[in-house]
Amino acid sequence: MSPPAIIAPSILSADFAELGRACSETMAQGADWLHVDIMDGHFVPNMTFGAPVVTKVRPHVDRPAGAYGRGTFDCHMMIAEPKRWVRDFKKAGCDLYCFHYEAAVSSTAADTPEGTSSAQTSPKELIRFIHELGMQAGIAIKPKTSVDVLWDILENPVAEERPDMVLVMTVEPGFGGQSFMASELPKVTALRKRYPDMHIEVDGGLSEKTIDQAADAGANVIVAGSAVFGAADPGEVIRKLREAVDSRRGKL
Ligand SMILES: O=C(CO)[C@H](O)[C@H](O)COP(=O)(O)O
Repeated sequence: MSPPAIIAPSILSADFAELGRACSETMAQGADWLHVDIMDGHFVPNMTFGAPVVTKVRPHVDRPAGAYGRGTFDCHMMIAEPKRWVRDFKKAGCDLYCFHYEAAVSSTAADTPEGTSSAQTSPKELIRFIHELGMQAGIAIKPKTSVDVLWDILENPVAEERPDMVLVMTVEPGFGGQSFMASELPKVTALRKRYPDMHIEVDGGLSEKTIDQAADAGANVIVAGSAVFGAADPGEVIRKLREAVDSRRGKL
């Protein structure tokens, strides 16, 4: 059976001037995790914030110990140098460090005269490093990236080098409020077929209108920014998203 629904409101759509309060309110409204979008203006054409802000926001969320517990800080690292920031985000209170496959394998860093820089790392090495620091590891793919790049990483016999979650982007990363790309769902279906127990996250354009398609494909971790933070009753939206996913459990 697929894992239960995890609803992770994206704080990208929250009022940044009131971020701590927005996080604690969202948790009180029924969120499971908080999805924290970190953008560097290089990997994506937008910037948000870094580890110092996460450090300040973290105490506003009551978090019981244990992986994937309520209040997990699910940090979606839309950054060009994912290896560089692992330690800082661990210190800041990140629980799940989800990096982009495309950033990890980017060859630009290796093209420098000095050779390999700290920016370059293999996904397997990066996952191991994240695990060594005591965080869960996620790997994300953009819409233009084939799901086929993940099989080798997921089938690694070395457990420490396997991700705990795959994030399938259902918009081009960079901005909230974009339209859901149903064209990405076959990736979710293929992942769920091979990995019935794995956390599969979808991010971008998720709402009451699009959740059924994502749930049918097998996604269980649902990121929603504008649909939750823009709602008159965010708790009701969270409840409906959860119900859509949990009603498919055992039927996929
Ligand atoms: O990663 C993201 C953008 O890159 C956001 O998490 C995502 O777009 C959520 O916003 P919305 O639910 O409004 O689409």
